[in-house]
Amino acid sequence: MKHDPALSGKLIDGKAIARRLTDRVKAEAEALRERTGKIPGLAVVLVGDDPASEVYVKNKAIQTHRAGMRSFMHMLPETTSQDELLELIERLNADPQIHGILVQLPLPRQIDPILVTNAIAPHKDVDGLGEVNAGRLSLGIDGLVPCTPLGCLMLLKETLPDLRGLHAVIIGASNLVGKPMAQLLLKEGCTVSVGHIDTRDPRGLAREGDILVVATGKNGLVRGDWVKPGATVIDVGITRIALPDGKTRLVGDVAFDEAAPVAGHITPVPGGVGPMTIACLLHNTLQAARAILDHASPDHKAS
Ligand SMILES: Nc1nc(=O)c2c([nH]1)NC[C@@H]1CN(c3ccc(C(=O)N[C@@H](CCC(=O)O)C(=O)O)cc3)C=[N+]21
Repeated sequence: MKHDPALSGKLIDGKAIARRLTDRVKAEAEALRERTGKIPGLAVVLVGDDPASEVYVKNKAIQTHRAGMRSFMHMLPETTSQDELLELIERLNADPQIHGILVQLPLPRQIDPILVTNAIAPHKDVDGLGEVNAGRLSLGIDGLVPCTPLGCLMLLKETLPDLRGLHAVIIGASNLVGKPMAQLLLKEGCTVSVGHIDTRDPRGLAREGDILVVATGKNGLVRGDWVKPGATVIDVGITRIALPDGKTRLVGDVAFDEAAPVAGHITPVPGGVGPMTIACLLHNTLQAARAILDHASPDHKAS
């Protein structure tokens, strides 16, 4: 159905939009290198093996190099202790070759994710999940913005001429996506509603959305009758499912075949939000590197 010509004008091509952003980041990283002689460096830390994280890691390494940046991978065993992880983060905070640090979530149960995200130096927190950057976002102050909601916002801006006054409904209230997405859309002038696991009538709420952003991790949750006719639908979900023939396929939180005919515009999975998340990570790494290298404040000089 994704290749149905009737849908071609509706599909939001995250892959193409991500490629354009990555090309811009690459050009700006080159300019930064000419000014300072330094190459932006991103450290990625993966503890244990989560299937969604593996897709991310694979694509991220490729794209980081495409953008002319350095990538430093740290793959730690499932049994890593919290202290060992905190020690690694301290080393990365102090390493002048590294401008961005990302610790993949979820973490094994012996590790407190809040403690870990807050251990990352705020100016290297390219995931924007620490208290400082989350606080800045909620106060409307410039900072590092979480990659997935930032990517969703860019897709919405490419699709809609003006977000002001639109009702944006977000299904999912996570710290990683739903909450920062709400902050970003508020800043754009949307009327924002956030539905979550205890919401009484999520379908009724979703149907109100001129914009519908879905980030629940429950594949196929949003059916065709959850979508307001003409709405712009952003599907953040990404679940790998096994097919009868033994192959696997990535699917979103939205039942695409039902929702696409109703929606005005819709993101596919794969090829929608996923590639934008990676492009925004590179964008954030460039922002972090610039802040450190171009206008090194006393706060940044240690690195
Ligand atoms: N601290 C943290 N921040 C994250 O943003 C984060 C995380 N942890 N943990 C894991 C999830 C997962 N995630 C993905 C990002 C891109 C693709 C992606 O590139 N998707 C392609 C996949 C294409 C394919 O390989 O088939 C697509 O949708 O087109 C997938 C998954 C970020 N996450």
